[in-house]
Amino acid sequence: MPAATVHVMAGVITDKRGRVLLARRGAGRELAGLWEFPGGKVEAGESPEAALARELAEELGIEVEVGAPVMVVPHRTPSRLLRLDVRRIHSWRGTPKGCEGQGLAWVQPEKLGRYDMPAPDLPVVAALLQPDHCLVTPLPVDDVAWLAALQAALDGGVRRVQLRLPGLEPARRDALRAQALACCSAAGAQAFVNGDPAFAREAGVGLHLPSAMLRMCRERPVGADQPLSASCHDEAELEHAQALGCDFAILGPVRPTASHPGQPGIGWDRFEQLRARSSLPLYAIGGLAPDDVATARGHGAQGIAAIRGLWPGAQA
Ligand SMILES: Nc1nc2c([nH]c(=O)n2[C@H]2C[C@H](O)[C@@H](COP(=O)(O)OP(=O)(O)OP(=O)(O)O)O2)c(=O)[nH]1
Ligand SMILES: [Mg+2]
Repeated sequence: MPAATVHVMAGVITDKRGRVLLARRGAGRELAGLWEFPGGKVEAGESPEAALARELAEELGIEVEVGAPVMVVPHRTPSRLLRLDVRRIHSWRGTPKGCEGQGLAWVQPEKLGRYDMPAPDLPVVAALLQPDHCLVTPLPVDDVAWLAALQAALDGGVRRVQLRLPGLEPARRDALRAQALACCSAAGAQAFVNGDPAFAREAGVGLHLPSAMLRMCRERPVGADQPLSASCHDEAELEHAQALGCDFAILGPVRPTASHPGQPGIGWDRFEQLRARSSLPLYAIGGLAPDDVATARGHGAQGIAAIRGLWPGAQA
């Protein structure tokens, strides 16, 4: 790692009721007053797991067994690159106390958004609460088969769906869209219509902005209660998506894809560079499938977005 990289380990500690422990950074420290997942910097020669166990013993007075990775968030500031490496805490002994005088709070997961946290924590909170798959629909050949495949994807657990139906004759598109929205709603999945703000406003559903449309938007094109997402390819688009109040962005293509022949992938290194300059939740897209979720999380992604990779019966 370059000299200006700081590796920070942080733990997601949950109690029997599923509440998450946050600690408040004390006065006089950097980011004072903000709430964080307890943890701290890895010291020279220390393994990440040992560092996390040491930090939690020092800061909370508990003895922990470090569990599964949640995600790694690279975050660039003018002076350094932070790598916030978040793990679940599998089990712990003792009663957490603010050993350094810091305030502690046990927080219901759905209330985490009410706590003011450092920018790199925002994607982590999203990763704890929101789906790690986002299906983007392929163009239908046969409408009945397409609806059956959508239903199968929902039955398989997909909870975010971007309805992308470019070039369909309007009457056919409207009928298919209405049925697809009904299926998503019945399954409790969040649906986003691609590139049709007027329809999204009228139907009260989510809107996905293709990057060309994102660049044209000067203000949030749907109400604050309607989900909004955008496709992004560079830093300027990510900044704009964040300024508009997008709930998340889809970034890629990470690998070359069948749906965009001839377009090279940006790769995970470039994905991380862009991730490090934004605090939006980001789905990685481009030649990815459910097997890639852990890798994506390791590069700071919320998870994967895919057409073929999430479409039942498609060749991944
Ligand atoms: N522990 C923790 N640190 C975070 C989070 N989010 C975030 O941006 N950070 C930043 C704040 C700090 O710049 C850095 C962690 O350093 P720290 O000051 O807690 O380090 P430490 O516990 O080893 O304490 P110190 O001895 O360096 O004072 O990471 C988070 O959720 N948890
Ligand atoms: Mg600390």
